Amino acid sequence: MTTFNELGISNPIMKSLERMGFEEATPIQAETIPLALEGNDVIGQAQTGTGKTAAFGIPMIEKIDTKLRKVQGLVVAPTRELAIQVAEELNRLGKLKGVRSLPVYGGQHMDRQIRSLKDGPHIVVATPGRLLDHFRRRTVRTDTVKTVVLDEADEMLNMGFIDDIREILKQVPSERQTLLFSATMPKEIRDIATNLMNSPKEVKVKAKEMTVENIDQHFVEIPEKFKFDTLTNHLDIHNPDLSIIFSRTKKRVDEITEGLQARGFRAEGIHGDLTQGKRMSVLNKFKNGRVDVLVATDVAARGLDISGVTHVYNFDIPQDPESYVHRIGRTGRAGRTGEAISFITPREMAHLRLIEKVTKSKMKRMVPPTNKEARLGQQQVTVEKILKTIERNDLEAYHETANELLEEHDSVTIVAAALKMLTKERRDVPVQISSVAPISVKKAQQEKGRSNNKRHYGKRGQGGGRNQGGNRNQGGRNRKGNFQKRRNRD
Ligand SMILES: Nc1ncnc2c1ncn2[C@@H]1O[C@H](COP(=O)(O)OP(=O)(O)OP(=O)(O)O)[C@@H](O)[C@H]1O
Ligand SMILES: [Mg+2]
Repeated sequence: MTTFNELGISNPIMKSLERMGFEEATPIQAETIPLALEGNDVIGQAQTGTGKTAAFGIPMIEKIDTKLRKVQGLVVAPTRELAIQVAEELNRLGKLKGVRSLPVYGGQHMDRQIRSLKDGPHIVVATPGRLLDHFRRRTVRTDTVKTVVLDEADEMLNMGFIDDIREILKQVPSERQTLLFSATMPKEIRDIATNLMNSPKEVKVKAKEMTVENIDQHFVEIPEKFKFDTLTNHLDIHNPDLSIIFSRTKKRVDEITEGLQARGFRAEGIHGDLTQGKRMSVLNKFKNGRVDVLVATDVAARGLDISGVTHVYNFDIPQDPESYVHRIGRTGRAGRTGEAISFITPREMAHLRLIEKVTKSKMKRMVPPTNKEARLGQQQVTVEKILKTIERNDLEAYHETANELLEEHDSVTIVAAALKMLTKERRDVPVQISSVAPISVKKAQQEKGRSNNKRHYGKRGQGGGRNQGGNRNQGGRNRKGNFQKRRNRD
């Protein structure tokens, strides 16, 4: 156990940490903060939800000279929502020192952004494309930048973003400090990263598995056409607080969302084709519980920290093991527990084994629940509500009416009626989701494992819009697809 005090953190930041309720440093924070404070370049790898934001945020904020109202730190993140979230966390950490961070991303009005930049933020948190736009317009000046952070570094160094990242680093003074963080760092990507840095120190928090231990991982083997009914049965039985359903394509995200709404769930979808305003409003509704089920492409897989997500469903199994790690990592954060349930069609079983091998984790088989189990599951939710009400022990005012009812009907009938009234009505409307081809694993890939398979990455970068949920089997492997991916994502 390491206290923040032992890490040599200054007073104002210590006070902010106290306000935020951080009592001790997480392992990645304990290991990387001192190295970064000494001025080293750092590659930091630790599981999802273990506090990497503060691990790079604290040393970056320590280095800021608040008297200088110029950009001194840049954080680059792969999605707009993540840029906003990271800027919020940095603002909390830097508040008492007076360090201000500004998120800057595509889809936001340029004029308004330029005005905010004129206010002189110390740190700019940006998506790559928009940051380069500001470099070109000279609305973000790079000459005073001392620290550059690549959050979700492996994602951004994938082919789709690498040119932007190289360009960003080229424009920042070479004596800068560069910090790279992610929960996953495949060797090929780490090699690229090392070339962009100055003798980086590598910190990899030791863990048996790439995934977090406190996430219970399950899979359900299920033909494509039964996935949707299985999903709603699951939701009825498990009754998650908040859940995220990941699907492979934008079209399927829309269809699943509509289907869930038709069956009475408070669901909304998020993917790269929505306007920025819509993306933000969906996410905000989900954060404050007005939406319980978020249906998403991989655009929501990386970095998002939403408390109360108890279940992650892979409606479609992801192509990459890394993507699996990040998707399920939206639950089980900061020491909490979570459930991950992946739907696998029979032809995708080999792919499941590959994911297990790479992530060194095991998914337990789960039998698809029947409609009857789902019905009973829903009633169980009501039973729990009733039991809680009994526990509160304040039912005196209802006794007289209850006794009158009992004189006319037997108790089972009365309780059954109450259960019926209080239980969410199952709406068994038929829902059709258009099918996609199963993900196939090339034999060679299975045999070699993923660890030394370079081709995989070459292919990934050229695919059309992975994080938009584009079907990669059909994704255009051309420069246009590549461009499409970048433009959509920043
Ligand atoms: N030392 C700490 N004590 C308590 N909570 C912490 C601490 N550090 C971070 N947290 C909280 O833990 C949560 C997860 O942190 P964060 O989002 O930085 O994780 P991450 O490692 O970046 O995950 P991901 O790989 O998914 O991006 C956040 O809500 C954060 O505020
Ligand atoms: Mg993170």
